[in-house]
Amino acid sequence: AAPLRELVKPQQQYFGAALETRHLQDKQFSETLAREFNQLTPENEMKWGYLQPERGQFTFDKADQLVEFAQNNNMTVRGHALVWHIQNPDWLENGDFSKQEMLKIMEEHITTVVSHYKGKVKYWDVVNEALDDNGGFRPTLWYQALGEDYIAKAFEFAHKADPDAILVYNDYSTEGKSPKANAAYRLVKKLKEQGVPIHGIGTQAHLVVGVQPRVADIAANIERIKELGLEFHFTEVDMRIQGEATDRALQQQANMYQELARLSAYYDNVNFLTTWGITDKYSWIPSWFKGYDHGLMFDKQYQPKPAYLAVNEVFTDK
Ligand SMILES: OC[C@H]1CNC[C@@H](O)[C@@H]1O[C@@H]1O[C@H](CO)[C@@H](O[C@@H]2O[C@H](CO)[C@@H](O[C@@H]3O[C@H](CO)[C@@H](O)[C@H](O)[C@H]3O)[C@H](O)[C@H]2O)[C@H](O)[C@H]1O
Repeated sequence: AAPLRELVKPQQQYFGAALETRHLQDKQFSETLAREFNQLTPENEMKWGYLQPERGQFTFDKADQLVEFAQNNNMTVRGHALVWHIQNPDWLENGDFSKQEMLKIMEEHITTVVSHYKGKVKYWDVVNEALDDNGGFRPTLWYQALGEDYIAKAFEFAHKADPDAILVYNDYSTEGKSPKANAAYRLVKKLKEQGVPIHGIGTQAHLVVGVQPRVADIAANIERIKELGLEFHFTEVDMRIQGEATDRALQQQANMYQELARLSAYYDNVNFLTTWGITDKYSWIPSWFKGYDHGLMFDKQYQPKPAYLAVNEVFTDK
């Protein structure tokens, strides 16, 4: 099978992966990344806690290394994530700031970070996980300080700093049909109608083998987003298996990866298929979901799994 990135035209279809700089120390990791993927997402090192650990002090060294690797390997970078309620520094978490000051703090961070990466980071997860599982607004430090308006403001600040960047609202459990998926649809529809510079929606697709969403529901979601003139991205794909990675479980996993690949190949507003890591050797899954593992397309020895072959097949036949 030809490497994934050779099966598609650049800019038309992204096969991406999340990573940290420490992963690049592993030669097999960096070789597999550069051979197979044409896009990368910093798994942690572009988050607020890493970029602005102290107020007004920005540390770009780790994130710059990832951007440099991408440039050296002709890969597109997706920035993740400008505004989120997790992995924020203590000065921000515990600060007692007025509404005006919180808005200024958010503007300073977004303007500084997006300007620093202007022309180097083409896609940004501007706001991540603003909705709770019932579809209401998560009572984050941003929502409590600024109300719902913080979302529109974040997009406006990002667009002002880099008018060419493609700006996305990112969340999880919004793949198929659910109150949360409907709330995400209403949110981006409202932002679009308000003239806010938003260009797409990202759904993380951290799925569980055996309980995945119906493909028809994901397709219906993609189509209503397409009607809004917005892109639909699979941003953090992994499909965790409970217990042993049996042939049956690996085949079920391959079928679901293939379904997402087919949706990406079929819909022109779906051009991102990014996995949250490359190899099961390095994945957040085992430490967060006891008894689950094996969520990615390459096993712990960097051998392609049925999931990889199933995705490759879709774009080989295309
Ligand atoms: O949770 C999975 C996705 C869900 N969507 C948003 C996306 O951003 C999120 O990614 C995960 O986001 C998680 C935080 O919420 C990240 O987890 C953090 O990952 C960090 C870097 O590896 C960890 O920080 C390290 O912790 C070590 C021990 O505690 C320390 O020794 C290290 O110095 C410190 O860097 C944090 O504890 C750990 O909580 C995961 O790696 C990362 O995969």
